[in-house]
Amino acid sequence: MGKIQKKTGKGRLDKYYHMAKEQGYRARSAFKLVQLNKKYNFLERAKVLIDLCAAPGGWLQVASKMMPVSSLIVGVDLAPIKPLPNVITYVEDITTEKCRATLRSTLKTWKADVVLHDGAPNVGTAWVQDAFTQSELVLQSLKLATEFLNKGGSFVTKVFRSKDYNNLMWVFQQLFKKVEATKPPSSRNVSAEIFVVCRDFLAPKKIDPKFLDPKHVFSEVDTGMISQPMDVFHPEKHKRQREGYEDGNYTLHKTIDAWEFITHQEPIVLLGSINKMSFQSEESKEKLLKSVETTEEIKACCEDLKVLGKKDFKSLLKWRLNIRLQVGLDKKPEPKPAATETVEVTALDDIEAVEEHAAAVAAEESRQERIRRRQKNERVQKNVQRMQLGMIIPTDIGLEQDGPDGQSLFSLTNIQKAGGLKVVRKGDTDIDPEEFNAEMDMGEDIVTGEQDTKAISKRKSKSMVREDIDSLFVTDNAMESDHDGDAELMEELDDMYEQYKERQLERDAKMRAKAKREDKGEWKGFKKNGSGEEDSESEDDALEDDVQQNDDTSDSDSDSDSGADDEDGLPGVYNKKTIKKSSKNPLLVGLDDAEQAELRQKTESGLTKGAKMFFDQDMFKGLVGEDEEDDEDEDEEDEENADDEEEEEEEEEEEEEEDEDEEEDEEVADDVEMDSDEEIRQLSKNRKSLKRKATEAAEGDADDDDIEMVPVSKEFADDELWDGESDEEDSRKRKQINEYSLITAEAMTLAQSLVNKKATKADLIDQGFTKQAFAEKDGLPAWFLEDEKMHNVPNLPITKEAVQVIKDRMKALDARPIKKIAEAKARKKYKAAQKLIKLQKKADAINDTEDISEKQKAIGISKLLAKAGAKSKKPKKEIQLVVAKGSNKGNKGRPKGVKGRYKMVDSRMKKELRSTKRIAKKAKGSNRKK
Ligand SMILES: C[S@@+](CC[C@H](N)C(=O)[O-])C[C@H]1O[C@@H](n2cnc3c(N)ncnc32)[C@H](O)[C@@H]1O
Repeated sequence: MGKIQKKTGKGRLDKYYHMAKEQGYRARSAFKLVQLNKKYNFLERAKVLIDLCAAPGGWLQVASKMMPVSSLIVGVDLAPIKPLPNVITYVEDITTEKCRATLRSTLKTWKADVVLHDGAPNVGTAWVQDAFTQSELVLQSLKLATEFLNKGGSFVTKVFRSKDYNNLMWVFQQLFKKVEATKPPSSRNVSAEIFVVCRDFLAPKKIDPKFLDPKHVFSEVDTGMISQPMDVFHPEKHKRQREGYEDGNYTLHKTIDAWEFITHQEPIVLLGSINKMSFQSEESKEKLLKSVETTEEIKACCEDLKVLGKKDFKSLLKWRLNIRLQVGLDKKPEPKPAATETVEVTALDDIEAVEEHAAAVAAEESRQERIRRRQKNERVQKNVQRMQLGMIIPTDIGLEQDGPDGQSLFSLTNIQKAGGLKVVRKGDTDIDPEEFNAEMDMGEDIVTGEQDTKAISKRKSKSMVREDIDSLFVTDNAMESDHDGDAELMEELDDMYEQYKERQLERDAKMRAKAKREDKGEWKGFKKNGSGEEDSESEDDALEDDVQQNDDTSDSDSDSDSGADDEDGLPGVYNKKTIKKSSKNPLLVGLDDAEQAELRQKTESGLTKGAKMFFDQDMFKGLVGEDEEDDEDEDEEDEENADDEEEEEEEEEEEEEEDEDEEEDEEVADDVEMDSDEEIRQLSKNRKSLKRKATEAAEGDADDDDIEMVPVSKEFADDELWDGESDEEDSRKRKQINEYSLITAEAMTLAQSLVNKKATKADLIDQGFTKQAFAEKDGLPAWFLEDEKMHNVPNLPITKEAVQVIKDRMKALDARPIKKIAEAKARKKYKAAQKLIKLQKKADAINDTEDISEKQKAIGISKLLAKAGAKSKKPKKEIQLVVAKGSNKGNKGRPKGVKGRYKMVDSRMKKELRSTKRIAKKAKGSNRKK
């Protein structure tokens, strides 16, 4: 069991299997312990636990999760158990003395509070030697429990419902105060296993060895009776490795003569209990091997019955029936007068003939009815299963499940009682099928859980259409024999086949539901009042429903109009009758007057709620409203000015920098104006027209849908429609458009085509709707969106002219001095002007002095000018260049013998200076010579 087995059996991959996978349990059986502990709480208080037959470790996982942190948990199994935190595991056979000794050495003087046993005999490699049965294993584990358990401790064991069961229970009761047998919900109903929880160990000083001796406890078992034959049509039981061989089945390999099978009255039971059929007897050789019915395939099937599938068993049973007919064990049935076929009518008079015909028609009708009912049942069953798993949304049910009568098969209107509604909403797996059926008022069987499958299918199979099943089994006349035994056999086969089909159906439904859930995201259940945050699909439906409701209440004429549609019974359309009926239904809550009024209420934006809902659709996202450009440009200018002033202050302090600026051009180039005003206007127009279109569309639709619309008010315009991005993002974009929109050749091409009337606004808007325009971005990873932004952009056309314009603009930009230089120059000009004004004033003052002569005035003013000029031509303080070599190399302080301003330079600099001077001198000399 410790080995990993492929989960291929029918119904293996059930709810608990998936839950175990989800929750990281190694085996679905973990849930059995979870459920047992939930009922009896033996783990929470335990400090020491021994798990006998613990592989792969599901129970150990549960124990370490539930028990106090520093507990001692020991697991033993024949198969190795992958290490688990805080768990000690051993590979031992629990029936051996070595195992006992190992446990003793691990526990030392300690005693266990809980001993668990979930053992099933291994039928792996050494199955022939495997002499221990399940019951013996239980007794063995009990033996260990009695040795290691504390007084008052608990022993939890799995037993099988066999004739040993009562004996085991009796033994348990002798050793424990409380003994209870229970079957946790996670234990399959088809499995004969049951769990016995023995609490309050009495810890008697001396235990009668007979209590723990299998020979005494199971004294009757040795009869070798096969208590539970294998059910060949039952997939769970077919997996014998899992549950172990049936108790009492010591003869693990059994061969019978094929003739025995032919003559046996319970062929299915027989097939389940044997391994092989031989053809040794005289009868077999004479009657079977010589018969044409005994094909090679049949012989091969007889070789090893344990490997056969359902189809093979069916062919074996068919072969048996045919042989029985051949050898005269069964009689060929007299052909029944078929109702629809030509019958001897000579003896019938006219009335009889009519009656006969009527009966035939009635039979045919009832057959059709049965087929319909079966299909209906299957669909209901599928839905209930999906519902139980919480994988279905109400709208799905409404839309998909239209029955043949046009009425929604799983219409919620069928749930007339609040109780039924509760049950459905709960989606509980513990749902009682009977109760649920009653609530559903479907009048038919609904299989709601694995537990009920068998019982219900049995009932159901009675109403099944035999023809279908027969065609799957044997269509031969021989099989239609009304021979009592055969009829029973067929009935049994029918039942089994039905069970099989249901299980398959259930599994398929689960898989489909799972796939659907993965697609959609999980359904969160029914919403109160049908409102709230349903997913978009259901919201749409709700809306549809609402509109329909509005129609109902507000427009009586439309009722009669749409009545025709209703009678058509179109699938997926809510018909009026259904809606009216639904008013009594707790699930289908209609809009009351208050809600309708609320829908009509105007929102702040001036739209009604209905209209607002309409505008909330994706198609209106990204639409820009009226262009109410903020004064960002101005703000920006202000900002820049402020910055400039700051800079100015700083730079005024740096007189030397100003001097350098003198060498720069005097002219300050004007800023190249971005021709963006026109573009903004254009954009604004575009947005207006888009908005107008949207509003018109909305109004048009509103007329159609009877949604009250009001014209879009001015205030509404931008805020309501521009809902794609945040305000910040929005303003950033607008700023970008203002500043840079016409710097690309594409933008220029667009602008030119507009200006030159080569394209209209409408053309541009149309071109704007590319495949990228409505690309859904939700849920996409950021890196992908980045990538898309860079590479998946539409290729806009460009013209040569546009490219030229952009190039010219770039050249102009290049020619422009940089901002700082321009500013410094401007400052210089300003300062010079200020100086001039000051001088002017001083000169005026001299001029206005009356006491002095004109000559003196002139001398005074010229002195003033000379002073001002001398001040501006103040010689620069010389900076001494000190070469960083010799003693000055690496010197960080003032070099020795240097006074005043100095600058450390590289020796090369001085050389270069000298050479420049030399060159200049040479040039002077040569000029003089000329
Ligand atoms: C149903 S599994 C136990 C599953 C386990 N409770 C869990 O939750 O993972 C039964 C185990 O009993 C073990 N087993 C059978 N006979 C055994 C024996 N004589 N000694 C020890 N383990 C045995 C098998 O190896 C098998 O792993």
